[in-house]
Amino acid sequence: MEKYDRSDRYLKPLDDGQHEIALATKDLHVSYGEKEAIHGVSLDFERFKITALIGASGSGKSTYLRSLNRMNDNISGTKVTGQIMYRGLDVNSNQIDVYEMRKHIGMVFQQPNPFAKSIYDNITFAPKRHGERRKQVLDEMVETTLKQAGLWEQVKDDLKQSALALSGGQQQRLCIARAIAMKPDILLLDEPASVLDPISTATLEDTLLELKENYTIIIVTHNMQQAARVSDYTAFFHLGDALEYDETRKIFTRPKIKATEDYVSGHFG
Ligand SMILES: Nc1ncnc2c1ncn2[C@@H]1O[C@H](COP(=O)(O)OP(=O)(O)OP(=O)(O)O)[C@@H](O)[C@H]1O
Repeated sequence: MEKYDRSDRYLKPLDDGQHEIALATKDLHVSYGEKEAIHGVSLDFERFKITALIGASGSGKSTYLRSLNRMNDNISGTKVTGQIMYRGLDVNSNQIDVYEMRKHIGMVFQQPNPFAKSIYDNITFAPKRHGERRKQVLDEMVETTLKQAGLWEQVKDDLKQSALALSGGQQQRLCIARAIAMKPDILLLDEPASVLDPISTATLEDTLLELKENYTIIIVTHNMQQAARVSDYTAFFHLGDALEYDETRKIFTRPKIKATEDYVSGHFG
């Protein structure tokens, strides 16, 4: 692998006079025990845009993404320092109610993980736990979220069937519907298409492009074509640093840093 210097970075700051910033990290460091995996990453995420996090395996994309809604709290020995600013609050502060925060910053994982319950119950589970009991509201929520996730037409006649009977692609769209049932502002997706076939992947990408009308989306992907197709901005991660961050078309056509160019043109990773 080529040598690189940590000073060799190009992180385009978003001017918050022109761009509404939904989420931002400032000097974010993440360590697992003694080992630091993220070395001070500062990025702004624009509202109602899709930002892709790309980079070779082990570069820290998932670690960074998981920090954004404190999923790393579940991994013992993990230490996160720096700020994660959301609506003037620091998500990383110990004053934050993590359970409440995750209603605003939702997550969809690499492996579809529906509950062993019906399609209907998967979507209504969290809203019911938060006190929503009105059948009409829950019914409407199921229909709206399944439509937004591009699954309604396929399942509307049998919402009581087990989610586990769905295909992998359908399960992943159900997980998106479940995540958006809580009406988050921000949706974090960790390689959501990695277990899907090309047709399911294309459908998922269409879904993401529709969802960005209402949601700010941050997606980790290994698939360069996918990043180029769906994202507005791209951050290139390398050995625990975000080395380059810019509009996606610039990252893919005129990257400023050689490591980015090598990665997006397939020279390594
Ligand atoms: N739970 C963990 N405990 C210890 N080290 C970890 C843990 N998770 C990740 N790491 C380490 O942190 C670094 C970054 O890993 P991470 O999974 O964030 O990278 P990534 O870019 O998402 O990789 P991939 O594309 O393979 O998922 C790696 O060196 C990895 O070994």
